[in-house]
Amino acid sequence: MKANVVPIFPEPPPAAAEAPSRALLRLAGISKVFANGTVALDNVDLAIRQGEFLTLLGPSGCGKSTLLKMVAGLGGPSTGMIDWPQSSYDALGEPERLLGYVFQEPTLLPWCSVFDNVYLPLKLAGQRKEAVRERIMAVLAQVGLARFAQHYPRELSGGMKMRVSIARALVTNPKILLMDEPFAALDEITRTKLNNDLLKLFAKQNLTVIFVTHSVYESVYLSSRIVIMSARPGRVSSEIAIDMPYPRDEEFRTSTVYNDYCRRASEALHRAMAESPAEPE
Ligand SMILES: Nc1ncnc2c1ncn2[C@@H]1O[C@H](COP(=O)(O)OP(=O)(O)OP(=O)(O)O)[C@@H](O)[C@H]1O
Repeated sequence: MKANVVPIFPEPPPAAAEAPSRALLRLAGISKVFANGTVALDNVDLAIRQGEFLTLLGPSGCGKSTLLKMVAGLGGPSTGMIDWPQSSYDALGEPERLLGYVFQEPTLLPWCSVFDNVYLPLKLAGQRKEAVRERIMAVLAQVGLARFAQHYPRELSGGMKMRVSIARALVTNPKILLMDEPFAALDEITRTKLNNDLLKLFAKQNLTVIFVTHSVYESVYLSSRIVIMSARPGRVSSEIAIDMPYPRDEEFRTSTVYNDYCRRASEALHRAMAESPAEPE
């Protein structure tokens, strides 16, 4: 085996409900000051437990993307500590993160088929295509795109492209799936459908998700916990646990309890916005 070959990723255990509540990731006293003096994050404490669907909700500029990038190792904190209690560390002190990242744009390679786009992270990890063909087809089936494996991105709708992006993030069986406003650019019908399908994957694959959104409704529907942030500087303003079981469906979406949670989240967001000075012109 080549020294830099990443081993075949193990299958995740079934049944999200059985996942133990152990912290996968801890952020302690995290601050981030950019070179131009912008304080993007100020003294943020956050722990993410296995099996959680955690959503960061907050006004523009409260540091949601900065936080997500930091978790992904794209830029370190100015002060504070990021700890991966369940991961091994390499000789340079870098944790084994095992993350999947889904951005607002699907960021697919236009000259590659759906199959090859999903193969990309495995290819970069040194896997031969033939060895992972079944795995790629399985993950495409999970997002409902098995029939489209040989199609090219230009032949897909916006929702289908986002499904490819999710498949590409899931194909490595990440410990944490990071999703930065993945459905913001989609129409409401497609967004609702993808919300439902994401929840099915979440339950079936025992995922742990950190999700960023501006939508109160989306955050309540999806999350087991919402962290509401305020801006300038970015801080945790409050938290709401959505203490409702999965699977969730239209019955939950149209229930009084969902409406009550939406009202609470909306009020918490308004408080966070009141704490945030206006954005500079
Ligand atoms: N590379 C950078 N250099 C300087 N300032 C930055 C940089 N990246 C982000 N910022 C600033 O840090 C703050 C937080 O930005 P960030 O993009 O994390 O916020 P956000 O909550 O994700 O915003 P949005 O919801 O609009 O995407 C903002 O004031 C932003 O202008």
